[in-house]
Parts: sequence; C-alpha cells; structure tokens
Amino acid sequence: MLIVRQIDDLPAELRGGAVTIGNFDGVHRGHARLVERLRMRAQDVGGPAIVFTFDPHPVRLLRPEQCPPPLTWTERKAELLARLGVDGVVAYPTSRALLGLSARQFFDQIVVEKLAAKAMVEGPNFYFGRSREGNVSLLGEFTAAAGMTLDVVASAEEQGQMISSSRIRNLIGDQGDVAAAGAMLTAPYRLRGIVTHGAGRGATIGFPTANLEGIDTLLPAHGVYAGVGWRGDKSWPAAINIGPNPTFGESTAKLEAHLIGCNESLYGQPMELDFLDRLRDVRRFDTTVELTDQVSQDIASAQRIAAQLAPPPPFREGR
Ligand SMILES: Cc1cc2nc3c(=O)[nH]c(=O)nc-3n(C[C@H](O)[C@H](O)[C@H](O)COP(=O)(O)O)c2cc1C
Ligand SMILES: Nc1ncnc2c1ncn2[C@@H]1O[C@H](COP(=O)(O)OP(=O)(O)OP(=O)(O)O)[C@@H](O)[C@H]1O
Repeated sequence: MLIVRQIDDLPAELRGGAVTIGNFDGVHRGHARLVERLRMRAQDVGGPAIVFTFDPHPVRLLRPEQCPPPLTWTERKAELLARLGVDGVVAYPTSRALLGLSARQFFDQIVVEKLAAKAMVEGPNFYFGRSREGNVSLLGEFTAAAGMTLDVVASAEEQGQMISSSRIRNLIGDQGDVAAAGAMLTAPYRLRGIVTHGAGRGATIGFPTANLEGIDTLLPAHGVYAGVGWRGDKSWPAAINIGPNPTFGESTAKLEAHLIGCNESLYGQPMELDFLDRLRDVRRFDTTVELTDQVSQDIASAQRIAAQLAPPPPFREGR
C-alpha cells in the first residue's frame, strides 16, 4: 500500500485505476462498503484501488473554529484503508487553491489529468468542488462524458440512521459511547500520545498509570474506559481514566491508563490506546481505599472486555 502526499508526479502504479474521493475520517463501515465496490471496479479496469483524501479536513481551513478534532491521524487512516484492500492513498495537502476549484475544474484537473481515473465510486452524500457545488448526479454526467463508470453505493446504516464520521465523533466526544462508535467503525477507536509523568501517586496506591499528552485526535468524553494499550506490536489490556482526580482535589483533566501486567518503563515513549467500552463516570471517593477498591473492579472489567474484544494486531506495511 502506498501513501502519497502530492499528485504532480504520481507513480504510474497509482494512475489509471478506480478512485473514490472524500475525508474518510475514522474509516467507518460506510467507507468499507465503498472500498469493497472500489476494489471490484479496480479489478474490472485492471488498475489500482485509490482513495483520494484531504489532509487536513477542508473545514480546518475554511472554518477552523467549527472544526472538531479528527478521529484519525493520516497514517492511521491509511493503515485502516490498507486493511480493507486499498492499493494507494493520496493524502492531498488541502489548500485554498484546491478548495477554490469549481466542480468541473476539480474533475478535469484532479480526477482526469492527475489520477487518470477509469472508474469512480462514491456514496449518495458526496459533494465536490467549490462550496460543495457538485453532487453525484453532476459527477454522473462528468464521468459518462469522460468514458468512465460511476458507482453510487447505498448508504450503510446503523439503527436506521446513516453512518457518518460526524455521528461517530458526537458519540465519542459528547457521550463517550466508544462501544456504539466501535460498532460503526472498522476497528476500535484509537488515539495516540506520548507518555509523561503524573503526580507519581498511582504506583504508591497500587496502580501505576501512564499519563498521555500530545493527543492529536478526538478525546473521548470524561469517564473510565476499558481498552488496550499498544507500544509497537506489544499490547496490554488497559483501564483508562479521562478527567480530573477529584478524590485528590485535582481539577485539571488528564488522560491516564493503567496497562494491566505491564512493568516496562514507558516514559517519553509513544503509545496508542484502543477504546472498547465506557465503564462509569469519574467521581470523588471519600477515601483512597474506596478509590483503589473501585479501580480494582475497573481493572477486572477492562481485562474481561479486552479479552472478549481482542483487536487485530497493528498493520505493518508489506504484510
Ligand atoms: C481506571 C482508573 C479509574 C480512576 N477513577 C478515578 C475516579 O473515579 N476518581 C478519581 O478521583 N480518580 C480516579 N482515577 C485517577 C487516580 O486518582 C489517579 O490515577 C491517581 O491519583 C494517580 O495519579 P498520577 O498518575 O498523577 O500519579 C482513576 C484512575 C484509573 C487508572
Ligand atoms: N454510511 C455511508 N454509506 C456509504 N457511503 C458513505 C457513507 N458515509 C460516507 N460515505 C461516502 O464515503 C465517501 C467519503 O465520505 P466522507 O468521509 O467525506 O463522509 P462522512 O463519513 O459522511 O463524513 P462527515 O460526517 O464528516 O461528512 C463519500 O463518497 C461518501 O458519500
């Protein structure tokens, strides 16, 4: 799987294939349905299956104050798309020039000239070109005139409602419902950060925690979660706390994870965390003993949930 960040000298193996365009944030089941069709069409035309995506999300440039943190960083998105069988991801650096192209210009300059696409696949809610002026019906006219095929796949739904990245962002960020989000994603919700020092209290009360900073994607709502911590290929079940430490009078929110059975020094290391389920609200306990009793139960729950929902191993290129 190839990931490229420009299209001026696109490698020949990424030209002349089937193309889908969009943000693909999170890589949800709707995206997976689309990629399934994309692979079929790529096979029909004897070319690669290509996802053209924008980095960053166009809204970050157009209305930064309204832009929520993304669900995935670019390499993670590419890794999830590769697992679905995509041959190449174009993570195009979003610019005002690109967003200013009309639908016609975008199609001619990007789809025809640069990607030399022979087939396109999109969902029904696809828009393209300046101010989202082009829809799938216009794209149908453009592709037909250019001798390409266009497949518009039916929406993937969950509980009668269309799956979308925005819906998943709301579930995770507002409600902390990572289980419902996970049911719509193609892999459990994952974030990454760097392990830093906390107050150093955790180890003294029986559960050391890795405090994570530098998180560049959406933070789930405050709460205690069951998950899995990853360092490279190694993983541990994790009990995760997002929020303040009211038992100790600390009101600053942080993210900390107790990695069950891990006795490695993690400080300064990058770490990834999968979120599987939300266990409870963060609350104040009257005594440290009551807190540690509750955290012991959280750890047991996290271990059980992680064992049931073991995620696939991390993707490595060339696998
Ligand atoms: C699974 C888990 C659940 C936690 N739940 C709470 C909680 O409900 N209330 C609270 O005050 N602190 C909670 N904590 C945070 C502890 O207070 C914190 O880990 C401890 O004070 C150590 O902090 P330190 O890493 O800064 O040393 C929780 C921590 C973990 C790992
Ligand atoms: N539930 C779905 N079923 C089928 N196709 C979908 C679904 N959701 C999005 N698509 C299609 O996937 C492509 C990429 O969509 P994109 O990621 O930009 O949209 P989205 O998931 O609706 O995100 P957002 O909520 O941020 O608008 C588009 O062709 C879109 O129509």
